[in-house]
Amino acid sequence: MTLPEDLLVVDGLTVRFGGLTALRDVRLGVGAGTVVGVIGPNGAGKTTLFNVVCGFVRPQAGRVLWRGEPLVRHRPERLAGLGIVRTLQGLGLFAGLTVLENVMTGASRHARTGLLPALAGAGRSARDEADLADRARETLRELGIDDLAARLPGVLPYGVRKRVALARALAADPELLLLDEPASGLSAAELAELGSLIRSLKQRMAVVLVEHHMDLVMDVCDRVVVLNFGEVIAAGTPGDIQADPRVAEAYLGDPAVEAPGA
Ligand SMILES: Nc1ncnc2c1ncn2[C@@H]1O[C@H](COP(=O)(O)OP(=O)(O)OP(=O)(O)O)[C@@H](O)[C@H]1O
Repeated sequence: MTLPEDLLVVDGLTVRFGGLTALRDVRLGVGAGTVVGVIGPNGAGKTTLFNVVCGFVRPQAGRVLWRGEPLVRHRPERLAGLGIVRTLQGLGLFAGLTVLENVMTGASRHARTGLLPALAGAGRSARDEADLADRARETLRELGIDDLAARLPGVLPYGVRKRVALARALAADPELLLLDEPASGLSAAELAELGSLIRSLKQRMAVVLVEHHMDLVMDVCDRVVVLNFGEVIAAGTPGDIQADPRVAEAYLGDPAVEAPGA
């Protein structure tokens, strides 16, 4: 379901890879200050949906509207400038940059010169860099990892590196945050912290959460959309989804993945 005031509207998306239909006529809306979960068994089309929103994959049909305007031929590297930021399953941290510098690359959408040119010394503005560092430090503090600012990400445990990747996304101060499996590989304590953090983000941004960890999804999402074989088979509140027999049935074929309400 979509509403006129939705920030992001996915309208009738169809994506085919050769003979395989990865998404078929998918519709959903994301309102400001809401957390929308996108769930479904392996291969359901969740990552493809993110890839279309980000401009990595062009759909065969349908469109994506951002603040009421169609995103046409948009490119992933321009997304942050529009106010949309995505975290990747693979983290994508720069191994040669410190934690602080990695987070500064996220904050750089607010700087007059980009951070990477600035770090390379091209067009550097001392004030820009100081502003970026301040913003990055503030975000690291918010996530409780400011003491790691000078470390290289490679030496840190996986759960902490995930937090650095999240800090980099938050430092961009997006209006829409796309989270791709943020819970994978986290300990129970880290999961609980992630849940509180996502809930607290709603005051400043909308969130779309692709996640297999059902406790987290049901805990933090206002609405949940369920994909199966590229089609939306259910959408509603976490309670609606947990009680929907079509959803339980979809997960029966995928015992590797935790089912909602299991
Ligand atoms: N670039 C591609 N070329 C061909 N097929 C693809 C491509 N990307 C995805 N697919 C196929 O499209 C379908 C949907 O894949 P997608 O990765 O979007 O699913 P998913 O729901 O994210 O799965 P998972 O939970 O395993 O991450 C799958 O059958 C997948 O093999």
